[in-house]
Formats: sequence, C-alpha cells, structure tokens
Amino acid sequence: MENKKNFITQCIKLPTSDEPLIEFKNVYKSYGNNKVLNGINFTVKKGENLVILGKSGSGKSVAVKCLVGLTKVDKGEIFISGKDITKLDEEELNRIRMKIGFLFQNGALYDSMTVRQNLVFTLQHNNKNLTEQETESAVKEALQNVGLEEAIDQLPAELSGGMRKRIGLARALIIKPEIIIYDEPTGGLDTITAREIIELIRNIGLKYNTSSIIITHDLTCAKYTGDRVIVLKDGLIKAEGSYKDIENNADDWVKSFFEK
Ligand SMILES: Nc1ncnc2c1ncn2[C@@H]1O[C@H](COP(=O)(O)OP(=O)(O)OP(=O)(O)O)[C@@H](O)[C@H]1O
Repeated sequence: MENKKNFITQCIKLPTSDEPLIEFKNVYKSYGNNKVLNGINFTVKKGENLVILGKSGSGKSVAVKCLVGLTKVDKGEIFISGKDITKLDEEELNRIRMKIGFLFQNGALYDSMTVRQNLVFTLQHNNKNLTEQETESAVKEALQNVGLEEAIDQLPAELSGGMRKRIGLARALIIKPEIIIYDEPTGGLDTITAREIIELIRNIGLKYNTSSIIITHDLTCAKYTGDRVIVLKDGLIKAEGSYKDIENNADDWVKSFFEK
C-alpha cells in the first residue's frame, strides 16, 4: 500500500446490482442436538462484499460449507445464480465450485510446489484447457493483481505470512471466480499487512465485480471490506446492515461485539 493515510478514502463502495447471486432461504443445519443454522436467510448480490460476523462456533464456516455443498442442509434452499445447489449431484456441484475462489486462513498452498506450480496446478484442476502461453499470462496476471510477481519461483516456506495470503488470493483469482470466499483474511497478520490485504479485497472486487463472502472476527476488516454485514447468533441472523448500522445497533449482545 503506497499511501497508508489514504486508506479509508480509497475504500469506496462497490457497484452492486439488485440481482442476488447467492441466496440462502430458510436454511437449517443441526449436528445432533446442536442447532447450528436455525432458519438462515440472506442474499449476496453481484459485485457485493458480504461480511459474516459471529463469535466462535456461531456457524459461519458451516454456512459456507453448505454454500459449496460440502455439508448437506437439513432443510431450506441455497441458490447460486438461480440454481438450488442443495438439489445438485456431485458432478453439477463441481461445476458450480469452479466459479468459486477460496482464500483459506493460512493460504493453503502446497509446500513442495513453487508459487508458479501452485497456480498452474489450480488452473489445471479447474479444467481450464489453456495453452502454455495462456497459462503463463494467467499466472502473471494473478501475481500482478496481488503485487507479487517477483515471488513466482519461490516456495511457500520462503514467504512471509502476508505474502502467503496474497499468493493464496492470487490462486483464488486465477480461476476468474464469480464468487470469492475469504476465511479470516486478516487472521494472524500485523495491522499494516492486514490493511494491505483489506485493500486488495476491495480492489479485486472492483476490478472483477466478484461477489464475496468474508468470514472474520476482525472489525477493521469488516468495516472496510463489507458492503453489508450480517451477525450470526444461536443459528439466526441477529443483525444485518451496513457496518455503521451494526455498530449502532441497540441490542446489548450486538453492542458487545464492539467493546474493546
Ligand atoms: N462436522 C461437524 N460435526 C459436528 N459438529 C460440527 C461439525 N462442523 C461444525 N460443527 C459444530 O457447528 C458449530 C458451528 O461451527 P463453525 O465451524 O461453523 O463455527 P464458526 O462460527 O465458523 O467458528 P470459528 O469462528 O471458531 O471458526 C460448532 O458448535 C461446531 O462444533
């Protein structure tokens, strides 16, 4: 990030359309007596960044696993681009998953592969039948997007935590996803590096008009990446709105999120 003073003003609102790309309709999921999702309803529009806040164990990851069909819902529907993914078989689900990029907490890179090999592997895994030249330019573009072209031949172990996150983001981006899921994108990073990742999330959303779901405990991340924020509690959405709306919510439990 070149000018850290401009950080806040750089975070302009993403353009969104009214068309929901993702829609949770009355979704229930329990494990035994543990009612994790208790009738969840929310949408993510095209080009929108939705932040999911919630204390540990509130069901954020379960919601995302339901979205990508890794966990079967007990009841309810989840639409991606108008298709109810709860009704799809594994082959159809795989096609949908190819539209989704993931940034996992630790970047989830293959340690024995260089950055280039990690990115090429992801392309091949997504059945992108590209020529060698197209592959090379896709790798370059993905690395340019995260400002790390010079790391192309390095191994993940040679990179800092922040760099690994960026490469993880390049890997999510290389498949040109319509949706990106960020799991604790700023977790474990120092404040400056976290801000750089936040800015990347914003810039990538603007450049590619991707829809994003950002799972985080980090209020700064929620504030600057979220066009909309939902707060999960006891399997339900306890609050929903802009970060400002949530911050000013009158409910004591929601307020407790913002107490230092
Ligand atoms: N496969 C599973 N089997 C049984 N219980 C599960 C399973 N997956 C999740 N759970 C339970 O569902 C609840 C929600 O878990 P989840 O991982 O979604 O929380 P989270 O909000 O993502 O938490 P954190 O912020 O700590 O990552 C927890 O009580 C957890 O124990």
